Amino acid sequence: MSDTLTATRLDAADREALLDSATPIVIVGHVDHGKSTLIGRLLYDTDNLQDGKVAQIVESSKKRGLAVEWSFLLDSLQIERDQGVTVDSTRIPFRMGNRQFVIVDAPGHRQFLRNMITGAADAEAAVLVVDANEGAQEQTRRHAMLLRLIGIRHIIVLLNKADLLNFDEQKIKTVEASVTDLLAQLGLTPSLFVPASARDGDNIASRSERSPWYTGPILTEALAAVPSGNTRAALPFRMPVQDVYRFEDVRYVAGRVERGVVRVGDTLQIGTQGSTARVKEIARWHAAERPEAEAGESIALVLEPDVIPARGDLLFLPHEAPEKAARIHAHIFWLRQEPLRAGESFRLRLATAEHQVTVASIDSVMRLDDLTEQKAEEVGPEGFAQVTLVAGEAIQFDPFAPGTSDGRGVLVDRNQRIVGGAPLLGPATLDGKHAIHPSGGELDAQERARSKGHAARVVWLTGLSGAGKSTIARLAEKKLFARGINACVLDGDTLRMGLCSDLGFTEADRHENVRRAAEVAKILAHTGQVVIVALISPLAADRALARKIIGAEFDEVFVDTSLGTCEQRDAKGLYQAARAGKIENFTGISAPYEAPTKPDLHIQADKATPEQNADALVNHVLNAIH
Ligand SMILES: Nc1ncnc2c1ncn2[C@@H]1O[C@H](COP(=O)(O)OS(=O)(=O)O)[C@@H](OP(=O)(O)O)[C@H]1O
Ligand SMILES: Nc1ncnc2c1ncn2[C@@H]1O[C@H](COP(=O)(O)OP(=O)(O)O)[C@@H](O)[C@H]1O
Repeated sequence: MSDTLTATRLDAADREALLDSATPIVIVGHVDHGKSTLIGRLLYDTDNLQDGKVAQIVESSKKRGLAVEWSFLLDSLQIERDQGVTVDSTRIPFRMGNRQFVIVDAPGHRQFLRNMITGAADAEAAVLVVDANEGAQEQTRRHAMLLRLIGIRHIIVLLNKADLLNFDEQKIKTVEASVTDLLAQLGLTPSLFVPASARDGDNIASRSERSPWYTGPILTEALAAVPSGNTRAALPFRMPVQDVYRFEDVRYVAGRVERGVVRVGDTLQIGTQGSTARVKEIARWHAAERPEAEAGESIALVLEPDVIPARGDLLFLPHEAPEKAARIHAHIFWLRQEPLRAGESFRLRLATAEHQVTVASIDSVMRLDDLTEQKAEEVGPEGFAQVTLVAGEAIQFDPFAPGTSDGRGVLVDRNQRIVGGAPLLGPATLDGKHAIHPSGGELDAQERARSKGHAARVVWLTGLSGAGKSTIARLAEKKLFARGINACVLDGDTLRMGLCSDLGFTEADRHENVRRAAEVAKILAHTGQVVIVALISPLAADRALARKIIGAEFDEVFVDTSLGTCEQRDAKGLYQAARAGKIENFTGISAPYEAPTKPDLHIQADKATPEQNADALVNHVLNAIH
């Protein structure tokens, strides 16, 4: 088995580590200009297929004087990958000397474009393959646009099939000049032009005798010269939270350091929550302990105090905060067959975060034939445009910068399909002509508070089934109403009759249940109401998500009744059924309940009457809203 294929059989963690240290290279080019041939040739010539059966086929066809169809080689690698041998079908690792590279590739044109805006987003360098005989073609332009869009800094232009021009210096220089012009229109400057024949191996891994006039680096030399330097480590620290989990009573905040360096003892700010915490420990898997971690490393932080960030929260040093904006100017590459129009809403995936965004306006669209920016009502498939995105909440981000993962967003539709790439360029200013203001009308919170005589609030009651959440919520609602306060209750049982009737009690369903309740509570709070949410919401991370969605108006209220008491009450007979194994995942019996460690209000509900408990809640609300 060849090195390449063996490399694909590494276990996931080793493979990740290998890919982490590898320099990603993207190879692009118009169809038939020789991309697959080049990849096959490159793998062979750099001895990355030495023991493989594929290599044997190559050898024997060469011995017999038969031409090797290098692109078949790629197809045979593809077959291996389709059989599910690899974790990721789009990355072909290869080694040159002691340096690791990885070619970012995909089987079809469309997948390729997708990978360009997702998998390849971190590519350091690109090889743009141009048929020297045909010159730049339509896809050459499109791919060059993509290179600009994802900010690849090193572009090596391989003038392939130069043998068809007999490696004639004059003719090759003419093509070179026209490709230079094209790239210049896009603000791209290629680092190098290599006259080559991928099929015959000229100037790929060995210097061609057919182009004595060419003294520049051949392709492998040029690749070896691509800086692998981790320049991201010098930038301000950013770690998007991937996951938060508990292990032996310690909470770990896991993620990949995208930029900068973090050290034990640093004080970090947690996303838009605004809270800060100190780094107590930096944990790693299969790696020696070190008191600091830098860009590219996947780590888990233990924070002090034990705050609970949500997935998607950005961690940073308070004096190096990222941009924060709800209106964002973005470049977009559109993938969906159906054109994009202003007013459409999507989820913007940004590192580990997801935000609901609406395309407020299409500001300009790039015309591919002359590369000029034009006004247009829509963006067609594979089109490029500048747009203004509007989010329901402020998004924290670093504007797009070449060579980093900054600001690289992907738009996904309701079915989680990627419909476009959207590098975020920076906050967009309001100029009055935009169609959509999803931030919820122009009445601000203060105006509403003035007219209602009180501010809005969301009090989020969490506790076991039967703890008394609904009882306390309903009583408090009445009491608040009697005081002229606009209050309403969002109760788990009620929500599950309608809005959440498609959800059960798995962790994922409860997470979704909490998310929906939080989104509804947020809308109601924006109308100025006091919203009392009564939901078991058993997991701390889900409640942290609710806090994140709702923001500063959120209070966590722990309705604390012992499991024994709840089970004794068993008003709905559910505990008995759960004990009898008739209900799965029942909170407190067969599913966890993580009690809040620092609730904003702690009601020891089984130590007082329902009336007294409701009064405690009412007093808390009154303090918060006046
Ligand atoms: N498996 C299981 N676990 C917990 N609860 C269950 C389950 N199956 C049904 N029920 C009934 O559903 C009510 C809880 O719904 P919630 O929406 O509050 O739950 S959660 O926040 O999504 O965990 C809960 O109502 P309350 O007793 O008012 O809390 C139960 O009556
Ligand atoms: N001190 C108390 N506080 C709240 N509820 C109580 C109390 N003592 C008894 N109960 C009863 O316990 C049951 C709690 O049910 P419920 O409010 O539906 O809880 P949850 O919504 O948390 O599942 C109700 O029948 C309620 O009358």
